[in-house]
Amino acid sequence: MAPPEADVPRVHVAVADVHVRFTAPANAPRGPDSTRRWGRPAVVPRLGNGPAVVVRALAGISLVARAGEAIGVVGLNGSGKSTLLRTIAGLERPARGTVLASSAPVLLGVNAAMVGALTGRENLRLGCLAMGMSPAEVDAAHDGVVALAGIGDAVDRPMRTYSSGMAARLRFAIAAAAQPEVLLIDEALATGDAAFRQRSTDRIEQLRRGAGCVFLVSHGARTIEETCTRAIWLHQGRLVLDGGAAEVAQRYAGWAAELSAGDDAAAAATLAEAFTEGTDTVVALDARRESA
Ligand SMILES: Nc1ncnc2c1ncn2[C@@H]1O[C@H](COP(=O)(O)OP(=O)(O)OP(=O)(O)O)[C@@H](O)[C@H]1O
Repeated sequence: MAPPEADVPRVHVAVADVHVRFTAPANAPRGPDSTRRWGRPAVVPRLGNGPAVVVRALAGISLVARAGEAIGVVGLNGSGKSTLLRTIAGLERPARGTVLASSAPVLLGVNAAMVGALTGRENLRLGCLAMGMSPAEVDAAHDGVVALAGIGDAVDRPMRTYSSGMAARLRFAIAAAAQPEVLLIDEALATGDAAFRQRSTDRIEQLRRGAGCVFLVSHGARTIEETCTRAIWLHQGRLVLDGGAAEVAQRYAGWAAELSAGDDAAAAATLAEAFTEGTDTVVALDARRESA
């Protein structure tokens, strides 16, 4: 029997049959051969006006994310993970389908405006203010952000002097400071050392327990298992599997291992089996009731 409605955690994100397409230049060869390929010299592609292909980055994704969930997103390069996060953040416009969010999602690294010439500390203030925190809230959060980033004296150096890992750590700490209802993290934790990974895992857990909802793109099955309550597996813009973090991460890792071992038949069977289990999510939106 379904639990009474009051017991069901609040919906923070609803994604209903979302399709996102990009237009990219077709890979037309340059030089004498290209005139043959496109028939006449006049149609040789120039300055980006040549033939184009449509990339279906997301092809009918549906899911609901509720308060208290940390959702890992796994998939091969180019499977649509970043596009899904950018679409939830409102940065990509779906060709079809709908995305609803309970409040403005914070996509790590985008919402926090970082300026290379300013110090980490100055960027901390700027980033927090850009996410809508008041100056008093920024003051109150300051020490916690510096401690979470854990970049030592570098916090007073210009950000353009940071390594990519140091910048990623500061961005994560700033984004988490706003205690967003919906936090979207795209691989930022991959660059951290073990101590930072532990601190960031704890921070995500804290946000989740405070009724937030976190999406985490990661290629590390272990990171997903340790950090998330649930995971989704994307392949060529489609949702393969949506379930418990450990199960989805392990099945994805098993499939990836079959692929890298060149066992195409086993990989195809694993993918087909996962698809048949995980493609029946239907999200019916009723925005008036804030539920799906
Ligand atoms: N701005 C764009 N213009 C054209 N194609 C794009 C654009 N952004 C993404 N794509 C294409 O959309 C598909 C999905 O890309 P996306 O970045 O979402 O994949 P991903 O799973 O995040 O990959 P990765 O693990 O490498 O970060 C890819 O085929 C990519 O080439």
